[in-house]
Amino acid sequence: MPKSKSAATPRARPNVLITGTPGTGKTSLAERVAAACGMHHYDVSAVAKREDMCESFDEDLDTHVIDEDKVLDHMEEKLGASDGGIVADYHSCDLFPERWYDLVVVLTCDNSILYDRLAARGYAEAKITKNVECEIFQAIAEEARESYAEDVVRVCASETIEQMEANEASVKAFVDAFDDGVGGA
Ligand SMILES: Nc1ncnc2c1ncn2[C@@H]1O[C@H](COP(=O)(O)OP(=O)(O)OP(=O)(O)O)[C@@H](O)[C@H]1O
Repeated sequence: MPKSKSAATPRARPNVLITGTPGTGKTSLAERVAAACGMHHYDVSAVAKREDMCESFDEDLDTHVIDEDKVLDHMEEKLGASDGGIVADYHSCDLFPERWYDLVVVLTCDNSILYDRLAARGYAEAKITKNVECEIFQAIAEEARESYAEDVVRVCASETIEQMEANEASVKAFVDAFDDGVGGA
């Protein structure tokens, strides 16, 4: 059973995870939240590539596979032992210690919109299909609910710019409340 967030968060500022299927808008939202809240954006895939923390390349999915041990060690310095203020984004969420995050936002997207976004990136059909299937089964939302306390997880649609703005405002309200000592409830 997941622990309550309040028992394990003596941080001055919250840490937020933005997760969801590739293409749902994690990086876009994380960048906006970081700018609006004065937080540091930790893009897990980008940092893993930049810091040489990938262990292999998945030819079928045409993507780098991160070395989880290296990445978690690197992130522990930033999230585990810090005063918070990190907004991380990654397409999975069950690899992280629950204690790192005060809010976990799962972005979702209509399948046909997601298909178009991934096709616009020039992804191969197999890679698009795998990701759209992941979205159809709401795999990341389920993963988040299994890995974090119920009151920490928010599932948010990310299909339009208006929704992106609303999601940014909602996360900012959480961060502001946490900063004010309300704890983000
Ligand atoms: N809410 C939204 N409304 C309209 N377009 C969006 C929205 N969210 C993201 N997009 C667009 O969808 C594309 C994918 O967004 P983004 O790169 O942020 O997704 P991601 O989830 O971080 O993907 P990945 O996991 O592959 O890095 C971008 O072109 C972005 O501008």
